[in-house]
Amino acid sequence: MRASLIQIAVDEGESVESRRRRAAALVREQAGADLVVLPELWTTGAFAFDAFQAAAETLDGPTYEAMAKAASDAGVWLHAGSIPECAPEGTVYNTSLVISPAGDLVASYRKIHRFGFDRGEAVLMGAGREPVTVPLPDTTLGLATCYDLRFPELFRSLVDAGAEILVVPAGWPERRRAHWTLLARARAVEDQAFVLACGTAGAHAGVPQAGHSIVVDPWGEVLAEAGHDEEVLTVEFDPAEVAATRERFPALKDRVLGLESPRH
Ligand SMILES: NC(=O)CCC(=O)C(=O)O
Repeated sequence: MRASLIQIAVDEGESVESRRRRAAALVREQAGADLVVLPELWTTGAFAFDAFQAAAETLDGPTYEAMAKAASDAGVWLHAGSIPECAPEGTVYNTSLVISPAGDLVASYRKIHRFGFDRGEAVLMGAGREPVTVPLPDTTLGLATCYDLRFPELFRSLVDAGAEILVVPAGWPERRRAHWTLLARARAVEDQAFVLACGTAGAHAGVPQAGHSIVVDPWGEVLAEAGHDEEVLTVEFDPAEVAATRERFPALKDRVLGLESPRH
């Protein structure tokens, strides 16, 4: 499988429309890849809280339209990152879209763990409730978004549902870059799965972004890592390595579920 992670720059000086056009062009340039991934909230920026409401769109809105056309022109599976989704009842969610090479929306995932504690996304957006996996022709994707990376139980539920490639679009800040790399590797090792984690470059709302999109194999080895600036990170790997790793080192089979409560 050939995957391209588009670490697009999200800077305040550029309009949403301009970035959408650039993202579509970058997706088209990935013709020949099997899977293309964009980051979290790349239309507005993950920390541009003031922009979420105005930029919120429906699942069939302008970002889906532009990305569906780009995916079908390039003939790729596209994880189009996430958008501020305006749901029919008016709640805004941080929602990821997966689009087939025919341009169909095959899955959407509303971010479950909202970042910000008592501000930002945590108060402005609704929380998703449903983990989502996406079957591709030869493997299965498990979807998570940015702050979700800190919650291993979500990833275990994706693995239990058959996920072999954990795709994590993000808008991760530079000041916690060490956590990003560590957590991406931890999720890959403990779940014996590929992790494709695609962040943004640039700076918005006073928050410099980490970049450093990363692809980790089921043994925890880093297959590729981007730098700090806008970049397309391309990597080739064999999804069959997941089954081979789980067979060779069957730690997942040793899980003990339903533990009793700790004794005091
Ligand atoms: N957009 C996010 O979810 C940011 C997460 C983050 O900064 C962190 O977990 O640290």
